[in-house]
Amino acid sequence: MAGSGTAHLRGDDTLLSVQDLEVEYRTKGGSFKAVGGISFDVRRGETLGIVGESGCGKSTTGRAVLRLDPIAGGRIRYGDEWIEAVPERRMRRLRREMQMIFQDPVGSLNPRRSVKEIVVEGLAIGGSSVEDQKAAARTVLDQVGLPGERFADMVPRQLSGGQAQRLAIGRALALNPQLLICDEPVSALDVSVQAQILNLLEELKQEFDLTIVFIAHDLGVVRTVSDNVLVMYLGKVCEFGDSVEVYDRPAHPYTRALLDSVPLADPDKGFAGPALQGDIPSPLRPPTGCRFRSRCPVAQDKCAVEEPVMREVRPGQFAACHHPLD
Ligand SMILES: Nc1ncnc2c1ncn2[C@@H]1O[C@H](COP(=O)(O)OP(=O)(O)OP(=O)(O)O)[C@@H](O)[C@H]1O
Repeated sequence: MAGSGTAHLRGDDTLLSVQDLEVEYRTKGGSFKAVGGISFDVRRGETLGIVGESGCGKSTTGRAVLRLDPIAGGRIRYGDEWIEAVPERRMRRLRREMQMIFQDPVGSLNPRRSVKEIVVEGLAIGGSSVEDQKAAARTVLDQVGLPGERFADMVPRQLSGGQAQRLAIGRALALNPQLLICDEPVSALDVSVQAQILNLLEELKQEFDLTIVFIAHDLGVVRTVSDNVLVMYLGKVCEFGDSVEVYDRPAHPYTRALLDSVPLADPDKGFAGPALQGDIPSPLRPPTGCRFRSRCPVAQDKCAVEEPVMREVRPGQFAACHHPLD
C-alpha cells in the first residue's frame, strides 16, 4: 500500500517499507524535492514496478533506499533496520544485500577487469578461499548464461549490451542479495535482448527468492514483470496497485495517459497516443494543488488549490486524484 505514510499497516513479510520519503537536491536555480514524500511497501518475493516519465524521481528513490542520496525526510525500513539511522559501516554491509542494476551495463562495470574478476570481486569481500571463489564465479556465470569457458577472460567492452547486463546481474548475484533494485535494466537493449534479460531476472527471482524493485519509464516492460506498480509524477506517487488492475483500469488520468502513450500497449486498441500533452513542469516550481493538473484532461478548479491525497479507489488500488477515472 502506498501514499498513506506511517498510517499503513505492514505484515511480517514486508522486506522494504518506504515511509514519507523526501530527497532534496540543491542546484544553481535553488533547491527542490526530487522525491516529495512518497510511501510504499515491498513484500518479500514481490516485484514492485516504479514507472513515470524521465525526471519524476524513480532513480532517486532507488538510490535513497541504498542511502546513496541523502534522505531529507521520512523513513526507510529494510528488514528490521531503519536505513536512515544505521551507521555507515553497517550500511556498507546492507548494500551487499541490496544490489542495484543500472541501465548502462558496460558503464557500470570496471573496464580493466575480466568477466571472472568482476564476479569474484564481490565474492572476495566475503573472505572465501580462492578455489571456492573460482567455483562460485563459474556457477554464477552459468546461472546468468555466460558460460565461463567462453566468457571468463573477456573484458566488458568485448561483450554485447545484453551480455554485459548478464554480467552486471551476475556480479550482483555473487553477493547473495535479497533485494535487487533494477534501474531501467533493459532500456538500452534491443527489444529481443530485453525479453531475454527480463526472463533471466524472473528465473533468478524464483531460484533465489529475490525481491525486486524494477524502475522503468516503459509501462509495457513493467507490466510483464511486476506484481504491484507505483506510478510517479514530479516526485510524488499518483497511483499504486496490483499491476494487472492498474493496467486494465487505471484510476489516475496520468496513468491512463502513460498507457495511451505506449505504442500497441493493447494490439486491439492500437496506438492511442500521443496522449501526454505539454512539457513536464520544472520541479523547482511545481504547479499548486495537483502537480499533474497542467497536463490533465479532466482537471477542474479544485485541482489548482488542493493537493489530492492517496485514497483507495478500488480494493487494493490507490490514486491521488480529485476526479479518479471509473
Ligand atoms: N545529483 C543531482 N543533483 C541535482 N538534481 C538531480 C540530481 N539527480 C537527479 N536530479 C534531478 O532530480 C529529478 C529526479 O531525477 P531522477 O533521476 O530520480 O528521475 P528519474 O525518474 O529516474 O528519471 P530518468 O529516467 O531520466 O533517470 C530530476 O529533475 C533530475 O534532473
